[in-house]
Amino acid sequence: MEIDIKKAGYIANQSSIEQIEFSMQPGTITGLIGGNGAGKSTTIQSMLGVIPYFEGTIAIPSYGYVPERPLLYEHFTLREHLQFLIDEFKEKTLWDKAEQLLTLFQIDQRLDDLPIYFSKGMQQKVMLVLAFLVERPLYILDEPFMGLDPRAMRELLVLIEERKQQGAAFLLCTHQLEMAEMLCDHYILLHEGKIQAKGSLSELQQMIGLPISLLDIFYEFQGRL
Ligand SMILES: Nc1ncnc2c1ncn2[C@@H]1O[C@H](COP(=O)(O)OP(=O)(O)OP(=O)(O)O)[C@@H](O)[C@H]1O
Repeated sequence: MEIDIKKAGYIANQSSIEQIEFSMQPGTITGLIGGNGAGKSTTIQSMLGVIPYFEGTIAIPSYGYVPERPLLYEHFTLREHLQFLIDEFKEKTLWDKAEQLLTLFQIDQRLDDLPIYFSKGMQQKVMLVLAFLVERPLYILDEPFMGLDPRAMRELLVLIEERKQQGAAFLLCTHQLEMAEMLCDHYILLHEGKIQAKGSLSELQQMIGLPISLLDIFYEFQGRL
């Protein structure tokens, strides 16, 4: 899974990000880290193929995606959201899988309600159920913990670990650096649309010359600017 973004942006010929190159391996979690406006979402949008201006190559398999903000159909119930996805795959077992995930995230009693009227955390749970319904080689998670209660957070961590053990790769974009440090095998640190540093925690610590946390590494890099 190779990402090689030469230039990408929202306006023709104006790049928000440049020279973002990294690869992801099966069974590993890559953390995409950076301050507001650093280019994390633009990187993800480039990978999804929806950025208006793009130069480079993206080689990724089919993926599950949790967007930064829940994307829901206004007039679709939770059941209809799931049915829409299940119809695409024509796998009978997917409804059983959906029931398991709905129960896991405690939204199994809301199948006939409209998710646009759900609470923020419940909408996030809907996005997670949709993203994890089909087993994929890659999951792209943009701020997946946003709004989740502690129980749902724990269930999501277990789910990520299970899929990782089965060989899935993850790209995890988050500002929760303690969580990222607990989960990720590698990190891409972005600043002003470019890669500032990349590597494992110990590689980043070696760059700084101190055995410090990911949060402190982030501050160190910010301080050097
Ligand atoms: N829809 C858009 N139209 C034009 N420019 C945009 C748009 N979205 C983002 N940008 C610009 O692209 C740059 C990178 O933004 P991006 O959303 O990728 O940052 P981010 O790292 O995801 O930030 P955050 O942590 O705040 O979500 C910023 O300069 C921003 O102003």
